[in-house]
Amino acid sequence: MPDTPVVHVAAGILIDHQGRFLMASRPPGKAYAGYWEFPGGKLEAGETAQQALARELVEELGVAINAAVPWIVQGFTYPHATVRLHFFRVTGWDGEPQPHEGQAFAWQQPGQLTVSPILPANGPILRGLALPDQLAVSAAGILGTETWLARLDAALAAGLRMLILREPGLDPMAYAALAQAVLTRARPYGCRVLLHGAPETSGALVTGLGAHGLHMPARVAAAMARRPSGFDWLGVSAHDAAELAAAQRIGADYALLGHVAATASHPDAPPLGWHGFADLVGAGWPFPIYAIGGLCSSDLPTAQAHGGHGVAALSAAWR
Ligand SMILES: Nc1nc2c([nH]c(=O)n2[C@H]2C[C@H](O)[C@@H](COP(=O)(O)OP(=O)(O)OP(=O)(O)O)O2)c(=O)[nH]1
Repeated sequence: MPDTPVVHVAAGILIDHQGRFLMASRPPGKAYAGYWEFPGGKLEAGETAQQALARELVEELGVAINAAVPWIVQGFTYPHATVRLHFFRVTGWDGEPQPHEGQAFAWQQPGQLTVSPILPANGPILRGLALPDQLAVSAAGILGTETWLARLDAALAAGLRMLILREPGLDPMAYAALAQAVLTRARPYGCRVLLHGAPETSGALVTGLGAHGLHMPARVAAAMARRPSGFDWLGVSAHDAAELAAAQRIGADYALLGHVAATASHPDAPPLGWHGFADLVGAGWPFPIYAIGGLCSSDLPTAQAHGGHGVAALSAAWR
């Protein structure tokens, strides 16, 4: 059977100052008319995805983009076409969006969608939008549990919304007790807590404590054929293209990619640098990718300019 040609599409997620994003209904006459999508359309010959995005947003909404970063790339096969969707997060534009093609508009809050149906390829996109642009990896083993818990309280009060509890130095009993303490602190703030490890060793604890998901080391994901069941959120660490491919194969919701800068936690391996990070991310993955390794919140714009969803911090999260 001949390969179906792939149609490349650029789509823009306009994000306003309240963190809401714009969805539009597909106009009558198009495939999936009435379904909700992100504004955009097919690349024309010779166009880059970013150029197509700029043109489509002028045509469909009458806005001129002035701040957009590449984000998720999602492949999908519809009955009418096989598409490769290049999503951008758009945070700056001139003009007020107008429905030039008779679309309906809806500004939506991440995780609280009020419109339906959504184009079938967009499910992972909406999940990705519900992930914060900064997350932290725990440091109880480095700082001592009491000190770290006090810093966690401060970080939660300052807005931390996602935490990976990675404590390789703790025995299972101590880890479970710490996880319980962390969840009790984090819940009132709506901060997601993902436990760390393999499904066989940490999965029962995730379920038992009602944690929000599991974050797996690269080697664990690499040995899996499919997504382990029972986890709302599933994350994977990755250091290269093969490990990102493993994250894709098992349907991970996000990946951490690093280390980007030199870091005390991995003194032997050379850092990727921002160019190495951008090269790996630029291959296009259907999940958000956080930059990790020697980074802090002030690195966020750089991470996003290089195709990252955000920044994951270890030491810097607890200063
Ligand atoms: N614009 C957009 N298209 C999406 C999204 N999700 C998704 O699966 N698609 C698919 C639907 C279509 O098969 C394809 C986009 O094609 P389109 O028909 O909207 O493109 P276009 O505006 O250039 O259309 P046309 O001029 O050829 O009618 O990508 C999305 O969020 N936004």
